[in-house]
Amino acid sequence: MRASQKDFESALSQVKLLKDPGNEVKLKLYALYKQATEGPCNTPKPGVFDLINKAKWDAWNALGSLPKETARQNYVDLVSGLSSSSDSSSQVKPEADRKQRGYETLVVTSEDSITKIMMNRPAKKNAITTQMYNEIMLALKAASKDDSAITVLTGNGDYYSSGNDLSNFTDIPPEGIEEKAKSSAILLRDFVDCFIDFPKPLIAAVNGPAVGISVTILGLFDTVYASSRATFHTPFSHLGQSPEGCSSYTFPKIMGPAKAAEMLIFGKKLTAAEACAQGLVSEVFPDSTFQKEVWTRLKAYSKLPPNAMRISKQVIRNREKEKLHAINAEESRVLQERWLSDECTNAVMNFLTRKAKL
Ligand SMILES: CCCCCC/C=C/C(=O)SCCNC(=O)CCNC(=O)[C@H](O)C(C)(C)COP(=O)(O)OP(=O)(O)OC[C@H]1O[C@@H](n2cnc3c(N)ncnc32)[C@H](O)[C@@H]1OP(=O)(O)O
Repeated sequence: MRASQKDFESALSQVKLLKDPGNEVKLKLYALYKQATEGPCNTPKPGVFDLINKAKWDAWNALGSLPKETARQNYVDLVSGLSSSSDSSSQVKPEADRKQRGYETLVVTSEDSITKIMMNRPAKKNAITTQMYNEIMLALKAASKDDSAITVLTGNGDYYSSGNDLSNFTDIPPEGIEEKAKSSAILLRDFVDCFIDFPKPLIAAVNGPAVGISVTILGLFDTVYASSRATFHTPFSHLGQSPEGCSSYTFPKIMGPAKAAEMLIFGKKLTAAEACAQGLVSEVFPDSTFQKEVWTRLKAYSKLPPNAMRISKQVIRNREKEKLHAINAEESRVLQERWLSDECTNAVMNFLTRKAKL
């Protein structure tokens, strides 16, 4: 439901009656107000010593191109959450306060300095549609600018993700299949670039089986936690395809060329314990306590000084960035050709006509 101008005005009056919500919330309110009334940040950045105005400018600018209506809605939700929490002694923030709207294939929440991006197509095993690729890119861009310290990608339901949604290949434009392969290669490249460039600690909470591109990009994460139920499967040869997500470089580096070849060429499926032994996964937690243990750990990490974490990540990753971008471009170029091959077309058709599963 969209907030009307009347709801917004009533929230503006209500906010004056609230007890001081603290600087962080005041900044959020300021930024949402500016975005709702003036649109994206349109003033020059204040000087480095103008601390208060710079903090306000940063908060507004971090909202990027968030539409005015969404900002208005978020403002109303935030004020309503603040009113109800000052009415009751409950410390639990209402769901509407935490949830970021505007995504159809994801649930994105920010709380305790953690932005959580949850893939949300559980009935389809979180297969990644074109829309989901685009939404994940948007969510990562927003998370890179928000006030969270760390960002987590996870899946809703029993799967982490079954990888590329194979029906992406059925949506052929009038220009033909070559054009489809070309636009898919551009999308793939842009998607992987977002992970290469992500500036904050990025954690994968792999809640269940992971397939294809959801596995290959793990080499670009800073930490990977897995449920004991998770498996890691990159069946590219079975699908007439070839590795992406920079895995042709990160996997041999992480696990050695022989183990990487078993996964990337022969499609060997790893258990969580095997993936951990080979360095792809940082730690495995029993499935029954996975959520509790992972989120307790992440809440503790999110309290560390954010700038120090960001800078440590830069020191660890920056010298590889250029190389990773070149590898991503090359893998995308090779895949563009693979997608036009009979091997690939037959494999996709077999899945879509229910003749084959992995
Ligand atoms: C822009 C393009 C960039 C491309 C980048 C390159 C990326 C490459 C890859 O990611 S390769 C990996 C592709 N993934 C697969 O090949 C997995 C295919 N899925 C399966 O084999 C199985 O569904 C399974 C093993 C993941 C799960 O099997 P099961 O537990 O028996 O469940 P269902 O098969 O009944 O699945 C439920 C429901 O989800 C649909 N679905 C699952 N995965 C995908 C998928 N990857 N693409 C499309 N649809 C998927 C499945 O069809 C069922 O749908 P239904 O209920 O029948 O409508």
